[in-house]
Amino acid sequence: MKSVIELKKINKQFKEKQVLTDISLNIGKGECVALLGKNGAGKSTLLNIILGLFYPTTGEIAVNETKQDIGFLSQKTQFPDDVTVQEMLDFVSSFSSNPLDSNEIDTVLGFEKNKYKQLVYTCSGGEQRLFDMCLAIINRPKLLIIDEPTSGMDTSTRQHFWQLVKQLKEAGTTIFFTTHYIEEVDYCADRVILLDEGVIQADNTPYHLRTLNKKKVITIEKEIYQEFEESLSNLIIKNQLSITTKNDVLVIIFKNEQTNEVISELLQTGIPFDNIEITNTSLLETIFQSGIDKERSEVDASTN
Ligand SMILES: Nc1ncnc2c1ncn2[C@@H]1O[C@H](COP(=O)(O)OP(=O)(O)OP(=O)(O)O)[C@@H](O)[C@H]1O
Repeated sequence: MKSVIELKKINKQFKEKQVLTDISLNIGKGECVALLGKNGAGKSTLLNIILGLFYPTTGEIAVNETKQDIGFLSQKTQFPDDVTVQEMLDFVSSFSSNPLDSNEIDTVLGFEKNKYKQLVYTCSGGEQRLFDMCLAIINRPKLLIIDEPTSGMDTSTRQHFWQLVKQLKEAGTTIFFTTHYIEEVDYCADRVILLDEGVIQADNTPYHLRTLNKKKVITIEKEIYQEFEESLSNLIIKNQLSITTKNDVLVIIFKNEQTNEVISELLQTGIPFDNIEITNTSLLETIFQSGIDKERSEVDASTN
């Protein structure tokens, strides 16, 4: 497969801070690759380096598409406050030799006719995000780089958005994206790259990543736990299980290999199984959880 992006031993420092360390990766033509990592892992920095917006401190980059064939949706959507939707579309289209036509734009945006006369900044956050995506693909890019594309979109806009990405993928577009939503990886990524503190920790299919670091999570209401505290404490200490409390529930986490032993001992405590929940977790879920927590704290901050 011909490589569209080739990175060799990319390092990036901001002053003394090492943000990316020895990043080497290839993205092939037509691949759809998700880049995941906790806040501050270096995802946007890596995208900016690929786009030529930041220089790496050391390392080699090759992007085998011309600038005209690259589309980019940045993490933050920002528009001037005196431009209408139509004016912005006309302006951005004027840089392309074969821009999307008005029917194609209608399909991407799903806006009513009146919306085109509206000032862009007065559109809702989700509409602006979708509009920003429309501008990113107006030149029919062969390589599309999108950074947390669906933040601020409601569920139906998000579904519409990924349907659009799926169509672009089917048409052969190479796509590299970051996200904090696990279902978005499942929806269209062929490959997932996990970045942790600027280092690639895994680069594999979503299915394979779900098998890494598999754990079981038992959630028990505190009241029930208190009733069976003695036998549950013995079980936890004996098997060296990790335990945390969250609101009104107690969460016990253990390795997948311990499942049979822990469950059979749990049965012996006499705890009613209809009062507890047992779920699976993996490295992929752990990474996503940090993203979800970030989004929650942003929502909390904006509503306080
Ligand atoms: N221009 C800059 N100058 C100095 N430090 C920077 C700059 N850009 C990014 N950083 C730092 O680099 C680190 C990685 O930031 P980056 O934005 O790449 O992370 P991220 O993985 O995209 O995070 P998030 O998921 O929160 O968007 C952070 O510690 C950030 O503060």
